[in-house]
Amino acid sequence: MATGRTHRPATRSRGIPEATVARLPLYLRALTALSERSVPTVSSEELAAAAGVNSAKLRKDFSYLGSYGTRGVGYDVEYLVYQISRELGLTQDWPVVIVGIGNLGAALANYGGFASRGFRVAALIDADPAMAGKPVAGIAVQHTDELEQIIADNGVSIGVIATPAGAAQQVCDRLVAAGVTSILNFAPTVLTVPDGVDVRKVDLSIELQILAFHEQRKAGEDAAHDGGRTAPAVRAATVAADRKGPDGDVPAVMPA
Ligand SMILES: NC(=O)c1ccc[n+]([C@@H]2O[C@H](COP(=O)([O-])OP(=O)(O)OC[C@H]3O[C@@H](n4cnc5c(N)ncnc54)[C@H](O)[C@@H]3O)[C@@H](O)[C@H]2O)c1
Repeated sequence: MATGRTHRPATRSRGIPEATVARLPLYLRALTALSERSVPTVSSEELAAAAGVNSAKLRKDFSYLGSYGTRGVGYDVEYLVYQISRELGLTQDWPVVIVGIGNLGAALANYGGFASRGFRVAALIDADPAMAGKPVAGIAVQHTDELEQIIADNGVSIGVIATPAGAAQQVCDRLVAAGVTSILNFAPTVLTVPDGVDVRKVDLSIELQILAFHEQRKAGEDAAHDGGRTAPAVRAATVAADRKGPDGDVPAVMPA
């Protein structure tokens, strides 16, 4: 996983390591899929495979939750969904604001996955006066003049920044001053925030660059070994193993 400045200690107050916290959403996604298929129980091996995590690591992670499963039966899917959701704070409503309603901001606003995971889009904010009042995903865009009032009125603690890079720090400063303590930053710039504010950065172009690196290496290996006759399964396994970070997953979201 990419390292960066983090504003949290490596271990949360309740004793759950950050690396475990980072894997909980992976388990939850896999468990939710099982739940939707009405699968009642799952073994650690099955769940680990579905989440793309090593099964010993999964058992260790779940021990932090006080969940040990039942020998020969496995883990209760519904109960684990509840436990992980509770641990991640997803059993409560988290109003979020999206700032910068251009191509990306509008796409994010239209993404149904936020609301279904407890992240209600409370407001869409843009600096362009021509955008004010225009509906995007059924919500009227509001002007940045109203940013502070919107945060206060909706009790927003999570802000999503989808502005051009040059505007991101200023938007971030305003969000933080207004009381936002968690920021998801899509703008390609490093944000400076005070202690106590968490920033997560999403950059798809970095993910593509990492894939390009592996593509280049695969091509180099083919040429060096046998002119491309390497067994594909062996090669895929090698690349997959190389790609996995120490946590056994390949995160698309990085610390700021
Ligand atoms: N992280 C990723 O993977 C990823 C992918 C695509 C785009 N991006 C980044 O997301 C950002 C948005 O991209 P886009 O294609 O939607 O751009 P865009 O130009 O379509 O939209 C930007 C919007 O931000 C608004 N804006 C500008 N300054 C503002 C301010 N100070 N406060 C509030 N709103 C402001 C503009 O009016 C505009 O509506 C860019 O920084 C881009 O590089 C990141």
